[in-house]
Amino acid sequence: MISHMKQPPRDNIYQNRQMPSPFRFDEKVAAVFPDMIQRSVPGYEQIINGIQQLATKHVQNNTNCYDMGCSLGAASLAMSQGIKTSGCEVIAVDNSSAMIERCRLFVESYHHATPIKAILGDIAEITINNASMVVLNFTLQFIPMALRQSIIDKIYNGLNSGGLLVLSEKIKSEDDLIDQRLIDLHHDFKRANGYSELEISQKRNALENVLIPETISQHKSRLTQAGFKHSDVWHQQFNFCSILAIK
Ligand SMILES: Nc1ncnc2c1ncn2[C@@H]1O[C@H](C[S@+](CC[C@H]([NH3+])C(=O)[O-])CC(=O)[O-])[C@@H](O)[C@H]1O
Ligand SMILES: O=C(O)C(=O)Cc1ccccc1
Repeated sequence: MISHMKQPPRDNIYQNRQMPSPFRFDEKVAAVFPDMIQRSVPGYEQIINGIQQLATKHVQNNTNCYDMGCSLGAASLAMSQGIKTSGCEVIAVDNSSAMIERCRLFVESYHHATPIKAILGDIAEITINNASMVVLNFTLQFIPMALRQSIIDKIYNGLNSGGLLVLSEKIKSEDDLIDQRLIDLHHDFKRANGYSELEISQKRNALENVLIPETISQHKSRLTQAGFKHSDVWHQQFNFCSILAIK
């Protein structure tokens, strides 16, 4: 669906040498986001397709679905298009006004049956209730470490029994040598998608201390701590993975 967009504007944010500054989800990033995420995150499209499939199979009548850190709403749209039951609502939350404004336009430009409500807000503050599906698609990695457990706890408490959490993250390997190899493979992926060495290194610096990856076992421990009895990886490519947890 993202790939159906006619000529999404190209991400050339880091093409020219610039003063180092931390990565932010501002208007410049929002304007090129479909191209940026597609060319930067291995497996992004497969994960979005998996979210749609899971919504088709598991979203129950008259329940809520949440897309936390929705950016332009690709996962919201995938859930809405996947849902075959009635009386549901998809709640899409992001704390970047540039993203949320574009999210409203983006989702309304595609056919979808289940309504999507786009909210400007912090995922640490929103209420989750009567949920049959919650998606954190590459968002937890941007949340301060000290807040991560309480967000997962809140999701667990807001899910109905049998409800799903899809948690996608850039990850760190337990093994330093393997970690280095996964990072190399990711950089090869970016190079193959047209990013230059300068773009790769400037973005890497901008993401330092902004995107903080954890290991799969750290994520699984946090899920267990929240109460999830079931969780495992359902998708991984290089250092990008997606975990499915079931209440
Ligand atoms: N505290 C916060 N509260 C709300 N939103 C936040 C917060 N912190 C960061 N964000 C938002 O989380 C999103 C992360 S991008 C998600 C992609 C999307 N899920 C996708 O399926 O296309 C991932 C990436 O770019 O790697 C951004 O839009 C931030 O503004
Ligand atoms: O581009 C990268 O190196 C990433 O790790 C993924 C990413 C994608 C979009 C915004 C921020 C990080």
